[in-house]
Amino acid sequence: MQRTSWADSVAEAAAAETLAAPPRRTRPSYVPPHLRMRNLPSDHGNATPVSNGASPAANASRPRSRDAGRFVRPRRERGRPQEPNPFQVADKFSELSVSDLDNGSTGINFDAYDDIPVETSGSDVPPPVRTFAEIDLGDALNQNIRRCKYVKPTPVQRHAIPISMAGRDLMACAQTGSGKTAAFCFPIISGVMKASTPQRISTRGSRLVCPLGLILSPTRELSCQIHEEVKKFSYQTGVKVVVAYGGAPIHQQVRDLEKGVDILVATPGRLVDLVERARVSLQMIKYLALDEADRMLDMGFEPQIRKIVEQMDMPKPGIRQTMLFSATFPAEIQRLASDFLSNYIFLAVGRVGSSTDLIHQKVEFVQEVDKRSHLMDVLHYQSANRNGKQALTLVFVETKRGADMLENWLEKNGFPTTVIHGDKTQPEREQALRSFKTGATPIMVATDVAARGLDIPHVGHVINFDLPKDIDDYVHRIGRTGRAGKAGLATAFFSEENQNLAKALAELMQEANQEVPLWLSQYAERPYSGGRNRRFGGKFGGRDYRRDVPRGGNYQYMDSHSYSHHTSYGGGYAAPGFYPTDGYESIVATGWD
Ligand SMILES: Nc1ncnc2c1ncn2[C@@H]1O[C@H](COP(=O)(O)OP(=O)(O)OP(=O)(O)O)[C@@H](O)[C@H]1O
Repeated sequence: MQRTSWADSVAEAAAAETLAAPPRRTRPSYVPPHLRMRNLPSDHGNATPVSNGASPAANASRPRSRDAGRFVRPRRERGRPQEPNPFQVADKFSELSVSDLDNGSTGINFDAYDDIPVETSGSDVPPPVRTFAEIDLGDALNQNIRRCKYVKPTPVQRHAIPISMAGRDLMACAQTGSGKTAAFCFPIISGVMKASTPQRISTRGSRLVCPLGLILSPTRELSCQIHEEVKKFSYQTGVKVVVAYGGAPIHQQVRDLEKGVDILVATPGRLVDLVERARVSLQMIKYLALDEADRMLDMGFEPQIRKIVEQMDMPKPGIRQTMLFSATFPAEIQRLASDFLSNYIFLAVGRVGSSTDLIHQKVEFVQEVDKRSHLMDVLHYQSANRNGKQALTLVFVETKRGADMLENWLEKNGFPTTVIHGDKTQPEREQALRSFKTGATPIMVATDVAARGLDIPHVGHVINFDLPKDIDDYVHRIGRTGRAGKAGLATAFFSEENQNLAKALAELMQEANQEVPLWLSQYAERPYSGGRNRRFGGKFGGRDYRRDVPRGGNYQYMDSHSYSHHTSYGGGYAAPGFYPTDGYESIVATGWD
């Protein structure tokens, strides 16, 4: 199989480097991640060596560094400050008590995801697991999973982690807030922990770093968030993770890279810059993950992604392992994405591109001129029903200018508000997010820059002041609430200008068992009401586009598993004292039986 050639080429490169250049005293020798932490105290003060997750036999057969087995602190670690505890850092955002910010739900409830349709397709699909213990992730990673308080894997994790751990390429589609980040991070961290290859190449005096794992995401904030997550998952594993994104000084990022990097989290533009400045080489990349993959391959980003993946020095599909994740995957994007994959498995958890039933969706008809006063009513009503407190509320608008104007207006009317969009400086963007997360300004007005991936605890309400043009953007926007098994509320202001979205919106709401207003159904029946031109319609059956390639086409469809049965679970959610809600019946299924 081709995959061995990656290992071979790496081993050859390492051997060639050793032969060509005698070890220099000044440069510390490479220490693989699993050996780096051996003498460092754990956060409980124990100096217990942490297992790398590989079997003892695998460890015995692996080439060892000169320090291996001597059980001394690797030279490169000498004098370095102790690794900060990312779990303590994370706590600094919890300045407000949960009761102040609670969105009315009862906390993490991943049981809500248990009855969810799952479909996999592709050849020889590895079976799902029920628990993290069934996966060979290694003691250190398992300990971090416990520190994160992840008791059991979410459905996407149950299916995606074994697939990736088996070395397979993957295109995975699962609902917003359902734990996709960990689903691609755990296999990468585990793979890096088991690796023992050098990652630095010296060229003309400058240090070129060669990460093993690369995680690309479309926005700076999302890259930072993923970086924080990877730091938590890889705490005390010896795996080094660095983030690189635009809008921040590149020199600091270069310095961070020079301290060593196993996993690089980056936005595409900054990565291209670093590669062109010969600071980063992609030649050792073994794991490539694209988060929000459909966005990354959409018109805006596709040329940059092609450049990174196809025109730089990254190993080819089949040699590297590629994982694409999103909550939405339009057919034409799947087609494009398949260029980057080799014999991949398609995984759909929940209806592809659908929203989760945990989000109570409301659509209200509001004329453009009335939107501000209607927003005011909604916000007043909301705080009145929460003893004067405002739930964290994210308000999406179409333009940057519109965002600034609405923020000003809300502030003037006594609502502490912040704003985030692409024309703000990076420090302003970071400050806005901080002030929203901590509840200092419980309302944040945003453009689509905040639509995808951001995991902000306690967002109770998403308001689409301006609806987006594309239904997939709507799915991501409302997905900023109703995360991790919690309930949430999404309100959309629909005006005459949104007629093109009517059909897709009505279908989406119906699929998510939401009440579709009669007037919206009537709009949806009009000939110009748009529809799911970018999506696969219908109930669960969002599907692998390879199924639709006619016989004799490029793809041989090998296997497909879908699981479905009828059951019901109560659902629906009303923001505290806000909107009434009923239980509902839904067609759901589990991936177990
Ligand atoms: N197994 C688990 N148990 C408990 N919480 C989890 C688990 N997996 C993930 N989470 C939490 O669920 C939340 C949502 O996860 P994540 O941000 O990965 O969702 P996502 O599917 O990537 O969403 P989006 O599509 O919006 O990017 C996070 O706060 C994460 O810490």
